[in-house]
Amino acid sequence: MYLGIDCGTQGTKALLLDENGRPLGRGYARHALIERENGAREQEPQWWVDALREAVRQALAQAPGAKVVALGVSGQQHGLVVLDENRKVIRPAKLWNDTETAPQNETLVKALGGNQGCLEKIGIVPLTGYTASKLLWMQENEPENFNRIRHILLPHDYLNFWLTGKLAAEYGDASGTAFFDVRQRTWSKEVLAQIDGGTGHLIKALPELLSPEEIVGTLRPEVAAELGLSPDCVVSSGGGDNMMGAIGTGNVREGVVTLSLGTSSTVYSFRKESIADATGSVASFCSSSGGWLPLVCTMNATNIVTQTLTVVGKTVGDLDSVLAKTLPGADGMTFLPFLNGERTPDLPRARGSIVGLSSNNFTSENLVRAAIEGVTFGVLSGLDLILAGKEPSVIFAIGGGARSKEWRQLLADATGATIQVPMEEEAGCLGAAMQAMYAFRCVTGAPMDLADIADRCVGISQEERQTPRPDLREPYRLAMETYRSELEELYLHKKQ
Ligand SMILES: Nc1ncnc2c1ncn2[C@@H]1O[C@H](COP(=O)(O)OP(=O)(O)O)[C@@H](O)[C@H]1O
Ligand SMILES: O=C(CO)[C@@H](O)[C@H](O)COP(=O)(O)O
Repeated sequence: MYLGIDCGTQGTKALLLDENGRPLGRGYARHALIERENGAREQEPQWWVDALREAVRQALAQAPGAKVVALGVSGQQHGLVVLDENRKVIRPAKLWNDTETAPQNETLVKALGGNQGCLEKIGIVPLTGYTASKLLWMQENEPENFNRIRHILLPHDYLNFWLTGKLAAEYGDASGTAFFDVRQRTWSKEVLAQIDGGTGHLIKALPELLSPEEIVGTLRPEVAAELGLSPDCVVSSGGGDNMMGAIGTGNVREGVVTLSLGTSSTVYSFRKESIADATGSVASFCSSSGGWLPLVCTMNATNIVTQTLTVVGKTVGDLDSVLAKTLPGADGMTFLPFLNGERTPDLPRARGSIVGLSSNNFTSENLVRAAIEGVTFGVLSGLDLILAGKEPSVIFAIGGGARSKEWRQLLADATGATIQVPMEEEAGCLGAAMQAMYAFRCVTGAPMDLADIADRCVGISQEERQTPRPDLREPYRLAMETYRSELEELYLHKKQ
């Protein structure tokens, strides 16, 4: 059996899987989040470990006697975990949605020769939220902590370290650091030298890079005993949560599109070759299955929807009925949901706006619909970029928001595509378990192609399939047009 673990922003999930991709047990534990008005978003890595323990305990309790031969870890991308000479965490991890480091990101991009210079040096344009600016922020704001850095890890690398005692990284998650050349798949000495002044301090702190068929190691005996697993259990390289979501939706071949509605919203589609986007909106990340995973991410997604529901005294359980009884365009109300800045478009210092209020449309229901539409229109702009304007016929929707039938219907109506969800809704966990299966088979001499593993393990739910209603395409096109013109007027125009 295989175990997939997914450390998201709001919590950690675990999924126990058999050889044929059937789920046998699952678990979940929430994380706290440190949020400050200056844009800081942080978590203690220890919280992820505690949540992993609990989620795995719950999953294993549902299948007593399960023999887990391999596990894989999926983690929120970009977070910075720094360890000292005793391999102890130095400070809380700054996360993917931390916008406090916007000035440091601007400094770095400028020093590297602007967007074009960055593309030439590392094949990607760093955006606020990527890991590099967090290191520069530490160097400028916490020099003592910065000098103590001996090891640099991403969230899933840290969990792998806790599990195995080994320091390692892999290409998919590393490609979101902005100190990694996404074409050559190597750490970038040039970017690191911009941060440490060329002392070599940071490059020495970076671990070895693994490819998907390699493993980090096996479980530390004390961790194995605590989790109720065998110390021979193999830990695969794992990856960023989007890379694992890609594997878990069979997005390991060209032509598949996955849209995730989690704390962030993301859209991505596997490619055999890397792409270069000089605007930085499309990130040419490496996938964790070989190849690349061009991705667009917006920072404001289900958290905005949940907060709006709370403000009007409703819960997630009310979301479907609110969407069903309101109309596309929320009667003219437009919500630009940049509550903690935004990554796409690149507006890390922005704050949100609600426009078009009138005495007729100002209702709690329209407010909720406008929040959902604002989040959706943001990610659909990303979809246009990923597919270069081509229209998809089918989209895989995953993440907590994809549980909502009416939100999926909205996606279908607005895009003209069929929205399908995988039979296993925790696609990040599934992808991590599938990658564990792949790596285990590689190291035990029974290799199997990841695409074949996907054919075996990724099913499509027939009940939760939403087909587009053609008569609603035009109202959504108009609402999206209003959203984009407000965005231009209120944010992008002012930026120039
Ligand atoms: N039925 C639902 N409809 C809409 N949103 C939902 C539903 N169930 C959960 N969510 C939202 O999904 C979010 C969690 O999504 P998830 O993908 O687990 O996030 P993360 O991986 O970032 O921790 C929460 O904000 C929650 O409100
Ligand atoms: O920064 C990105 C993608 O580049 C985010 O997608 C994070 O990886 C967080 O994921 P969720 O917690 O929303 O799953």
